[in-house]
Amino acid sequence: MKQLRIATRQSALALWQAEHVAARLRQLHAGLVVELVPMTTRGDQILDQPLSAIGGKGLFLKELEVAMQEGRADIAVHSLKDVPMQLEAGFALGAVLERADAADAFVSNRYRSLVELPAGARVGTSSLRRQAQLRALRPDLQLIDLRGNVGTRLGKLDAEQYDAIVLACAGLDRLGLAGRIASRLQPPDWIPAVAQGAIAVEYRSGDRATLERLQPLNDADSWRCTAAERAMNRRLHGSCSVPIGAYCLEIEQGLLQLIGLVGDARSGRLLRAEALGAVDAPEALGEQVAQRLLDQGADAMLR
Ligand SMILES: NCc1[nH]cc(CCC(=O)O)c1CC(=O)O
Repeated sequence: MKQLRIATRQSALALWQAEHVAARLRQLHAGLVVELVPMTTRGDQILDQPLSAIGGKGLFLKELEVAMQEGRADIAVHSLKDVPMQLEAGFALGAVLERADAADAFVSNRYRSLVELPAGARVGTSSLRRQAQLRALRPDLQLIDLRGNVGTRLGKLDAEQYDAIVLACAGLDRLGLAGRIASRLQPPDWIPAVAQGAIAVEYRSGDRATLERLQPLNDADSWRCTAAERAMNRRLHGSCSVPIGAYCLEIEQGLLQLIGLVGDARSGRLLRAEALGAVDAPEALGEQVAQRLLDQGADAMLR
């Protein structure tokens, strides 16, 4: 019996994403038995601290990689946003699925957009990137930490601990919660996290049979755009827990545009840079935009 086991976290969003990949694989490969292997990671256990304080890198991956290493799973499905810029030795990305909306969501039960919020309103987010951009646009707001999975965060908003919260549109869309989105915070005015909205599949790098099964899931455009964003972040030594954003788009046939952002969550100072590059060299484009940010003093801002 041909079998493929998918290591996944147990949050509703992670399970949705793993089920989505499982369904695509079953459809592509008749006779392949695809099963989920749900597990808990350190990132799921430590909920009382912002990710930036626990030191970010790979918090949501480790246990899944151990399962692959020990042969309890063949692949792992992740939000690419949570995947470190440098994977652990022995692992690689086999596919990046077609990207969903990369935008952030402004979610509130009372206000329709950021500009409508009254002075001093309480906004929940633990992301330093979101905090920096909120500060830049609305220095008067009270920014309050907010962690936990999507359901937990919405629950805290509904309990009136916050006037509004910011999270990723992709997660809400996937969970059938798009109705909760009051407005979408979009590029170029608002820059999402590197690779936000993209689902990635990780596998053991030597496992050619598995890679062959994954390849039809790959979306070339999403792969290239997220590669450019990740190359920028790698050059800046970033992860998903630092105040860095990026958004890459194929603006015309063969031409990528990458916008990069580095911010300071406390002061709301933002650095922005952008460049155009060929679709066949996304990493070079990422490095070029990183260099432009470094030339403006990004290094000092990130220390
Ligand atoms: N760090 C948590 C995380 N990782 C991926 C998503 C959303 C889905 C995606 O970006 O693909 C979220 C939740 C959020 O930021 O609101």
